[in-house]
Amino acid sequence: MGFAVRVLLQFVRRHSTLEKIRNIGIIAHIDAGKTTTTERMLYYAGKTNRIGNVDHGDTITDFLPQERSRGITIQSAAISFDWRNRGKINLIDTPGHADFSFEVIRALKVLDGCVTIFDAVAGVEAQTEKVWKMSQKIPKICFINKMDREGAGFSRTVKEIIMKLNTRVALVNIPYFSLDPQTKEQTFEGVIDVINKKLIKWNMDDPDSVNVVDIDPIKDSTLYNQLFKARESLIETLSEFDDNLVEIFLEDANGDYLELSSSVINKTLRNLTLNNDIAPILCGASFKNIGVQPLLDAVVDYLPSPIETRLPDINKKDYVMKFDHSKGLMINNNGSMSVSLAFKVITDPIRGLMVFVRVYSGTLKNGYNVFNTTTKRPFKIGKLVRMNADVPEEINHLNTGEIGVLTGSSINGNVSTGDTIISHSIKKDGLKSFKKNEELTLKINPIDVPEPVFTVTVEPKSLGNKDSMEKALKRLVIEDPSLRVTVDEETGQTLLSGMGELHLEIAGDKLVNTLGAQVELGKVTVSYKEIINETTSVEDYSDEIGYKFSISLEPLDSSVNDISNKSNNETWYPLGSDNNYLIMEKSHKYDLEREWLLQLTYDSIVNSIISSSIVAFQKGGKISNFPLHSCAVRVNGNWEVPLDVEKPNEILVITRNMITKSLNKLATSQYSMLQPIMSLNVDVKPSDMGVVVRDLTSDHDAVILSIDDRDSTEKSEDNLFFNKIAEKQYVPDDVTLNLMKTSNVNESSKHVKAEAPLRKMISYNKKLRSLTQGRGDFQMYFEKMERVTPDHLKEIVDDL
Ligand SMILES: Nc1nc2c(ncn2[C@@H]2O[C@H](COP(=O)(O)OP(=O)(O)OP(=O)(O)O)[C@@H](O)[C@H]2O)c(=O)[nH]1
Repeated sequence: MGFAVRVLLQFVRRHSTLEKIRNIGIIAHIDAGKTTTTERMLYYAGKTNRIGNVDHGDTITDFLPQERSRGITIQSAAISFDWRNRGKINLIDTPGHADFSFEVIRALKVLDGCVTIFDAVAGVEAQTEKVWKMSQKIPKICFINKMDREGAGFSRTVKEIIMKLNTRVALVNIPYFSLDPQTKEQTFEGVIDVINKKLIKWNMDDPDSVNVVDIDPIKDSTLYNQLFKARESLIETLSEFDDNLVEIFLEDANGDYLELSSSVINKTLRNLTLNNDIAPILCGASFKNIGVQPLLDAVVDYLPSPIETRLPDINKKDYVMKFDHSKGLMINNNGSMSVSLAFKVITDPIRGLMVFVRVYSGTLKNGYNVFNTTTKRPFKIGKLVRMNADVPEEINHLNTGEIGVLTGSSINGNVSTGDTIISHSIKKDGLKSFKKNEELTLKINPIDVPEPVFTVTVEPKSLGNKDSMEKALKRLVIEDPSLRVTVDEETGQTLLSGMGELHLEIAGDKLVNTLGAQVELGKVTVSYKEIINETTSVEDYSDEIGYKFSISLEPLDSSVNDISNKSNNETWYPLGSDNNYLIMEKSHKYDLEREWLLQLTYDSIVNSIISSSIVAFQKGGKISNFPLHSCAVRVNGNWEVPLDVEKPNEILVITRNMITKSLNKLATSQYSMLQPIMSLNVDVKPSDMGVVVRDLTSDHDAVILSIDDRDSTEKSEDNLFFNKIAEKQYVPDDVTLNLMKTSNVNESSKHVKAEAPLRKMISYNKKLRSLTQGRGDFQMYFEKMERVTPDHLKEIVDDL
């Protein structure tokens, strides 16, 4: 074979492989059926030959002992599989419980598309609304699952999707029920494929049997009618966005909704999904093995490949990024630079540390020297693997757009979640060709870590266990950065903070049972914070060595969302995640002209002030030593550092003392305590509503914001557009739902939205269960930090 032919073949192979890759996530509210659906996907893709069941604790993706015993997903699991030679799918099954939201956040960072799962009985639930918002820029497919359950409402859920999630939709398939003429019972058995005009039926006793049949316009007139109306509605919706489709419809299909070819519909629907204009909807019952194969087809048909996805968010604003059909993403026109993001770290009992990475550009190769631009340290890749279902497959390289895992001892201590890894795609030691201040400082902007709101004390069982406790805690935080470990300077106690009670309970379980730490955990308490009420006077410092600083502290009223467009005369740097900032006023002395005279770079001086500010703020305020929140350290531009200083140690000490001194000068009355306020979403049966609402307002200091029927969606001005869209959207009758209503079995639930202080919500789960005989459900999210009123302050301080 000639050289030119070989090059051409390589190009074609690479191009088609890239186009086939789908990096997708499964997202939804707890219990919607994410893990069950993933398990079926693996089975139908031929990756497993038995179907695991979450209720038996033997699924592939829920492999942690805590996941298997509790039947819930705690950490997201990434697996790869091929779908009928059409797509190479890298899938991340994410947890649905709000306490593990960080797992969803970090998965979304590296995903190109999502499958959102809905429980057909529960409809659009609170956590689904949250993750939908979090994944706003990511193309999504909807799968209405659990269609086999009593009270399943496909059409009701479609309307809720439009109105609550404010999205346009396209029905790719609609449910098919078979009617028992004797009992009049409707059984969900399959779907009507609206695009290919077929009826697809599954046999519940045999997961491998699928029957695809034509729909006879005479014999199956009801189904045929539904197919016609669904196709008409689909084509009308697509036509609103695509004039070209209208032309083809009128000219090639003679204006006949059933004649327009499925390939034309699919092409338009793909473009509109990639553009986030429309979310395709499919339905099924994963537990009964119904509807999963069409869902996998839809993943390939409508979700983006790595060359059709959004560009990563990087720190080099001047670097041009573009997609090349054969090379994938090109950053700064550099075809030999490989850029990857570490998005997850786990410790496997057999394989040790495993770091999940997404390769954004170039190729990551086994045995190559790489550079971690976050830690600024090089290391060597020991072993690369791809997770094939739960079996790791050793590979030599990971191409652009792929997701894989780094393992082996060389990664220990060298990579954490959120780190960017740079390497040369072709030369093993090619790092030398990258410039120290250019490519080797390139970072994919970090993953946002949410603020922890609950805290628990962790004590070693005996003094001899202290070292192993610290090691285990370190491991825990490496795997889950939404946990935070701090030491109370006053008491010397080690504190573990997390997103919720369940989060801390699982972390404690892991510490003791997986990491073997001999520790005891205390009572769960709220993570309070303190804020200063007024700006301090300016603290000046100067000495004979040549250091000079002027520093003041100021409270920040609300959360600072965007620091990029602050005044030109100052630069804002975040100090950890408590809405604290360092403000460096513009220095006339330390401009570029002068900077070369300094031994220390401007960046390292700023980094030292950041470190000292974080330490000083962690020591806490005067009310009860709680860490400071929403405070800024302002450094006057008139500072000086001796030109010959090479290490920043003195800057650290001087600035930390200055901040501490400023804080100490304030009286206790000049501090306020902040407490977390949570937003609550409570679902209850109408008969339980009175008692639940009374209890919330009297015992939990809750403010009720709204009470809605499941069936009625809020009709605010903003929603008028989507309400009209929902009205216009064709949906078939919800046959089982209508039956349920006449027999009055289904008591449609009420949805209560409220806000309450977190300190009043500890153990609310148990309380709600006892008030509602286990029928109530609730989710709680951090909303804001709020000043504690003086009358409550005493109550809280006395309770500490
Ligand atoms: N009837 C019925 N039950 C289902 C279906 N799919 C899932 N389930 C059940 O719903 C429960 C939750 O399923 P999971 O797959 O664990 O749900 P999940 O969304 O992964 O849950 P988390 O990961 O914990 O958020 C289990 O008891 C499943 O057996 C379905 O199609 N029909």
